[in-house]
Amino acid sequence: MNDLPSLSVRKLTKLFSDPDRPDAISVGVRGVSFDVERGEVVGLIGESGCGKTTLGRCIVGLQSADSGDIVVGDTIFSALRGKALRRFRKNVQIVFQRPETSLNPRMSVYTFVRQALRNFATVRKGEERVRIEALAALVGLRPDTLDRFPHQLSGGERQRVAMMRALACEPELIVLDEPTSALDVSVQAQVLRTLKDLQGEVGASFLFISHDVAVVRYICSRVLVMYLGVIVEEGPSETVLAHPVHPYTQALLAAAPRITPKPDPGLSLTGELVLGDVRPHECPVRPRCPLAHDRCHKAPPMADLSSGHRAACWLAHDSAPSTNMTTARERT
Ligand SMILES: Nc1ncnc2c1ncn2[C@@H]1O[C@H](COP(=O)(O)OP(=O)(O)OP(=O)(O)O)[C@@H](O)[C@H]1O
Repeated sequence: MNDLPSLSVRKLTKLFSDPDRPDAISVGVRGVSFDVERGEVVGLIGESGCGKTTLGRCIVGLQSADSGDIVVGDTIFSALRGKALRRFRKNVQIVFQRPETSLNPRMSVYTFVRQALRNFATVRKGEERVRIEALAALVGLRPDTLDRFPHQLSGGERQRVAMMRALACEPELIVLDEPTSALDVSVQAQVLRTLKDLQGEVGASFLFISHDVAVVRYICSRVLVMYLGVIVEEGPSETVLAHPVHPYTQALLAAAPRITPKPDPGLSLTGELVLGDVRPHECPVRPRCPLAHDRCHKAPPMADLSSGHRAACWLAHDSAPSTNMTTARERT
């Protein structure tokens, strides 16, 4: 059991069709597979609308997938009922971009977090106060914050409360969906530092959804790059973010804001993220890729490049030591 990944996502698909464009292929998540190992912090990046939130919501069970499996530890989500489903819900928590959507305006911080402890019976009643104070300290909240209500808290404090509640459930995995992007820059840095400190202190794995490459570089040891519902590149953060192989990742990084100007402006994609222009069996990036070639009409398999670095691009295959013959949408 302990050697199993915290999370395995297997061929997960969740599609939304556009009623205005019935002939276009649907948007959402298309056959995504990946693992998050125990204690690992994995980033999920990609342009707005590429399916990051849909994937996160399917993983925590807020959205039902059309097909595929979510496996947490040794438990397959699609097969759960009753007590097992309850255990799953305890084990997989989510922190949203806007914490006010999950806090209860009528509950003090203390009552709100205590509710999570009681829901999942993680500690005995007599130990609740000690546990809640310890959780407050863990996320960097002063003890007096526990008696306040959400409207009496700053945005950063609210986000820390949301993290506190997630941690109170002692989860296996926490999905953090753009947890700092609604905060002021200075508060963002403080909350990110707390998140980084938490990594060594709690056993949970994190799936960190973001469109901010700098944040992912700081927080995550591994990164998944998503485009139009498909993972197009994945690997250790320092490798993927310093030496991206897929033209989409290169363009995404070239477009990321930087403090110092780049000597080389890098690759850029043409047009906008539009699914209607993509045929189901071709490379999803082809219509916008400046390096597109005839062979891109067939979706490229993932190429294994080096220790966990993989890219779904024919160009990557030209330089890859070996070829994995499954496509990005079909990996198991
Ligand atoms: N409930 C829904 N009904 C119809 N379409 C949806 C629904 N939820 C998401 N979509 C569509 O699915 C696609 C992926 O959306 P999603 O929110 O997952 O992307 P995202 O990468 O998280 O974007 P952002 O960074 O802007 O949050 C988008 O085109 C979106 O419009």
